[in-house]
Amino acid sequence: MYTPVDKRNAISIDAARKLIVENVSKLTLDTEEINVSDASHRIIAEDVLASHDLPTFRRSGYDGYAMLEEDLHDFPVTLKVVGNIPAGANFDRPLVSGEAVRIMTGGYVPDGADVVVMLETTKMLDDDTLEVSERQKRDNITQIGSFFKQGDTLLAKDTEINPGGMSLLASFDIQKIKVYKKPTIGIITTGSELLQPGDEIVNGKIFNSNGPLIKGLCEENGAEVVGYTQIKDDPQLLKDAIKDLQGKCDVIITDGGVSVGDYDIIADLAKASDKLLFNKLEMRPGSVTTSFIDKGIIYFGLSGNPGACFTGFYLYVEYALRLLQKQQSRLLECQGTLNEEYKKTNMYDRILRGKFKIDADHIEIGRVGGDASDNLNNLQLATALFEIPRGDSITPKGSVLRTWLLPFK
Ligand SMILES: Nc1nc2c(c(=O)[nH]1)N[C@H]1C(S)=C(S)[C@@H](COP(=O)(O)OP(=O)(O)OC[C@H]3O[C@@H](n4cnc5c(N)ncnc54)[C@H](O)[C@@H]3O)O[C@H]1N2
Ligand code: MOO
Repeated sequence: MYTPVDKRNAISIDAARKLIVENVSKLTLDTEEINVSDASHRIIAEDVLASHDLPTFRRSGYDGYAMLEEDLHDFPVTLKVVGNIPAGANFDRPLVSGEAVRIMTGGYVPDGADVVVMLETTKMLDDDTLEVSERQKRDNITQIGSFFKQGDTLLAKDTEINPGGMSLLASFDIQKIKVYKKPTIGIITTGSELLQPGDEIVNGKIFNSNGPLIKGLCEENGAEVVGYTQIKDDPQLLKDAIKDLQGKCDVIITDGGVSVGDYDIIADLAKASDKLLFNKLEMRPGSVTTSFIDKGIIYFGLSGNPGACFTGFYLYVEYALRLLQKQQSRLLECQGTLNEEYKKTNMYDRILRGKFKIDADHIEIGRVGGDASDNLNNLQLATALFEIPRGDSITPKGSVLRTWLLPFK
């Protein structure tokens, strides 16, 4: 018979997250080179520098005429139109005093020209004679290197690249980029009560809902799930499943079997690990959420109760996965105003799954679905988590509570 780890030291949410920061920040991911076109939301592993100035030529900001500033006095001024520069065209000689050239937005401003006059403030007197009636406030020319100088940092190491960054790289014709490899994840869901998809429903058995939840959340957070297994409550099966994942995973997540039952062996593994981060939290649900680091692999033991599994993932696994990728958590921590009284009290801080609404000057939060940790009726609907502080008093409507707005919801 399994003997549970006798004493667990419960720590606060913040203390647990601090331990994650201290220990996960030391770990690094390998790098790889990929096409920029595949790089959305990947993390850049080196500074990317400008290979040249941008723009590379002086560009017109408007449709109009390019000319010499020195000609613009004693209005109206007449100038000879000596050419047309549509977007993409070159002009092979410098412009001289008395000349103007028709130019399009983004067009190449010829040498010698130092102002572009907007089309609206000009008039053609005949086929090649232009009349300009007023001075422009600005030169309307985008100068060489005014966006980036050669050697400027385009994207700094550890930046999460987004379509804006991809467009920036495209503007320098950078096609390949060095990024961190995606964190590799192994997921093991445990429980002799778990059916396989398609099985018949029988008393005592349930379908595995946490597996898809954890897998989806890992993928949402830039990780690659390289192992996904469901096993019965059997210490040997769990040991074998973990061994199988050890060579190929940065993070191993088990689900279920972390409390004090006869088969709860994650606690044992945690105790024998290089660094136990926590195996008891001052929060509900998910008080038994466990995390440890062993031989460079981060382990999480999430609770089997779906609500606890959901909460544990967002508060700890998401945090660690983002840190491993040198990024901040995507959960937005803020203060929410409770929209109705909450009566239950608890010796630990209680994290409720809820919904938020942004009002003019505050964020309103309220419950959605059930609050029991085995109730999964709100996992789709919840857009926020919020904290009911521990203690004996009920939490009145209007209380301002610590809230986390959930990403991708
Ligand atoms: N004597 C005690 N019993 C329990 C304690 C305790 O302190 N002393 N803690 C309770 C709390 S709180 C929680 S949370 C759970 C944690 O349980 P485990 O994480 O060890 O998970 P299991 O016992 O394996 O399962 C709990 C519950 O979740 C269901 N489950 C498991 N896996 C899945 C899955 N993949 N998909 C959907 N549902 C799943 C399972 O059937 C159980 O109903 O322990 C309490 N007990
Ligand atoms: O800590 Mo358990 O997750 O409350 O149900």
